[in-house]
Amino acid sequence: MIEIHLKHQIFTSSGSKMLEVNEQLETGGIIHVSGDSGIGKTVFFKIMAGLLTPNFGVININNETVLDTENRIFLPPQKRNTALMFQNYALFPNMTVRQNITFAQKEKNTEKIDRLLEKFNLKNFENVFPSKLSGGQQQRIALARALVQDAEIILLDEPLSAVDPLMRKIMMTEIVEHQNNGATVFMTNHSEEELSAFPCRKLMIK
Ligand SMILES: Nc1ncnc2c1ncn2[C@@H]1O[C@H](COP(=O)(O)OP(=O)(O)OP(=O)(O)O)[C@@H](O)[C@H]1O
Repeated sequence: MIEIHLKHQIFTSSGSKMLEVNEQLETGGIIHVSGDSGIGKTVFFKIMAGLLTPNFGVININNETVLDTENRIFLPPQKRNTALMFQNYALFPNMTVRQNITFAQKEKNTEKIDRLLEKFNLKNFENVFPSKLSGGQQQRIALARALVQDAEIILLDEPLSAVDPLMRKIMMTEIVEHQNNGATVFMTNHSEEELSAFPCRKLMIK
């Protein structure tokens, strides 16, 4: 079970608003995080990953409290079993494609990296630096880097937005495979229709 209670004041160009999330979710499966542009979906992901401390928050994952602001519990990102794929990819510019992916793996498993490089059509670029690659190729590296960690919570911020329909399918299949293996995937995706083909639950941010 995943329990989330958050309140965080966000500041936008048109003023401030309170981001509020109160959810109790069964673990496993895909959760489609939706809401208007600028509503705070990325902020929500950063709080879940431990990169941002909210004004108030309790996050409990399978009976482990990773955040409880009132009781001063703040598990840092590296101690949470959570992987985050950033909307802007945030790849390490001084590392090759393979190094970017390898870096994220706590227990090194070359086979798994090779499999993802193959699947996402990155094998020919494994020794290239990200700046030499297109947006779509960079997005594939960022997804591979998030999935290779085998985290129990996987947070994907627009993971498919820059790739062609065939690659979207391949990437979505890989995401589904990870939830089949027990992970809980929170993802944003502008196309509702695309996700409707999969058994997704919804988390609406208002
Ligand atoms: N640490 C922070 N504290 C408070 N407000 C923040 C913080 N970081 C970002 N914001 C503000 O939160 C607002 C929501 O941004 P966010 O990127 O989370 O929206 P979003 O729902 O992901 O939008 P989009 O769908 O366009 O990507 C932005 O106006 C941003 O300025």
